[in-house]
Amino acid sequence: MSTVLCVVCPRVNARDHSLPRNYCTQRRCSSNKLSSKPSFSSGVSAYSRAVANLSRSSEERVYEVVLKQAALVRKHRRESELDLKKPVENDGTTTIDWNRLNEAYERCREFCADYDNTFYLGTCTLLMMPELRRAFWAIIVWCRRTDELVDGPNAAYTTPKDLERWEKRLNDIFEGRPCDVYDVALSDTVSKYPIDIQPFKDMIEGMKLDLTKSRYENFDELYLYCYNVAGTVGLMSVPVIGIAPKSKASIESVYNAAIALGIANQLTNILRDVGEDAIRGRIYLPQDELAQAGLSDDDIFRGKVTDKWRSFMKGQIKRARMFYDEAEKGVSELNLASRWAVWASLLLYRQILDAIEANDYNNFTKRASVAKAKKLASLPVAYARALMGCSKLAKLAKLVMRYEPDTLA
Ligand SMILES: CC(C)=CCC/C(C)=C/CC/C(C)=C/CC/C(C)=C/[C@@H]1[C@@H](COP(=O)(O)OP(=O)(O)O)[C@]1(C)CC/C=C(\C)CC/C=C(\C)CCC=C(C)C
Ligand SMILES: [Mn+2]
Repeated sequence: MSTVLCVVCPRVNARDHSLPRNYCTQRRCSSNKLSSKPSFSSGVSAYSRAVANLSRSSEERVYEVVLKQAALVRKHRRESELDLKKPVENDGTTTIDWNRLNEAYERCREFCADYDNTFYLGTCTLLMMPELRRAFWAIIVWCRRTDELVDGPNAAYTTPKDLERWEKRLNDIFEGRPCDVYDVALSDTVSKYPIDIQPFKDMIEGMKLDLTKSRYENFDELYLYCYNVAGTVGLMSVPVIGIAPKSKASIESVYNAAIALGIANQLTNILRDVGEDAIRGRIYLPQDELAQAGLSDDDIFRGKVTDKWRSFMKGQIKRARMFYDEAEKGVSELNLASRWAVWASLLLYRQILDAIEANDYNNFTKRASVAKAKKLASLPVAYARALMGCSKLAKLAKLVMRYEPDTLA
């Protein structure tokens, strides 16, 4: 059987890549042109829409969101072109309280700085232009607050009703009725950039899953969860970053790559945190793949690294890397000014997979982490990749990253 590689999606034939099944759906052809999609919208009853929803793969459902976001970006581009020709004068009826807005963004920056994990603050603050970094602070804060509802200290008291309220509040943010100072910043951000509300709603949906679901039957289910809690971050980010004016890629392919980066990050999180999650009774790894590998939930709760576990983990890491590879294709299509930050985050996060390997796949009791020196060494590499795309320098940079002083000594 020959390998058919889809340009926007590297998940290929199961036999060639030891994946549970072929995730590339018919709608994506190998020429990077997107074939027409089945329509579930006009003239279809709510019932048949619900049935259709059930029969669609997670990937198809996610792709609908990509199409919606791409349409919004196109509309925004058309409107900006018109604005260029005929600037709209401020008629004096709109008053913006700049002090309040600056204060709101500053509070978002502080929130990010106070938060335990300064990774995203670092990447966005150090490597991005001031206007963009403000937008990212606002988005990061909203994502973190959403995650806190199901993962924070009061998570045990969070009910689906609370998440519904959170969603209502999200609608208010998009309609220009912010509730608190952090919402003010996000409300401003979403009014400036062509960001659709759907990814935010989808993230809330993902957090709902964490309240109700602790097992994933197969990769299709896990894919949807990863899209919800992390792929959505890619959809929120690209409208702020922007696509390079010279890019020839379709908007959809860039958004697919952005989703892939979120999914790769989340798969990495899941593989790193197997032990911690098991303590909380959560197993994100696909049940059918565990069974195929001769493993059960009990093996995970026991937490013993066996050859079966190593071999299972190798497959999982391989798949996560494929998502990083898919994401890489999109980075060079982004506006140059933000590529460094995106490359940095991609390279830094991907190294956690190397750390799991270096721990001999013990992700039960050892937390995989990347040494500070290695993190710092990634920054010039990311810079080179941002400037050079896939050139010889990038290959050299890759070699430098593999350089392990200990093994050479
Ligand atoms: C074309 C192309 C490749 C474009 C790049 C688009 C882009 C910048 C994508 C960003 C992808 C990204 C960084 C996703 C974050 C994924 C993630 C780790 C999500 C976490 C979810 C829940 O996980 P969990 O509970 O298991 O983890 P914790 O232990 O709690 O950490 C999240 C926690 C959701 C919350 C997400 C954030 C706080 C991160 C938000 C980050 C941004 C908006 C900035 C991203 C931008 C750059 C440049 C890195
Ligand atoms: Mn969390």
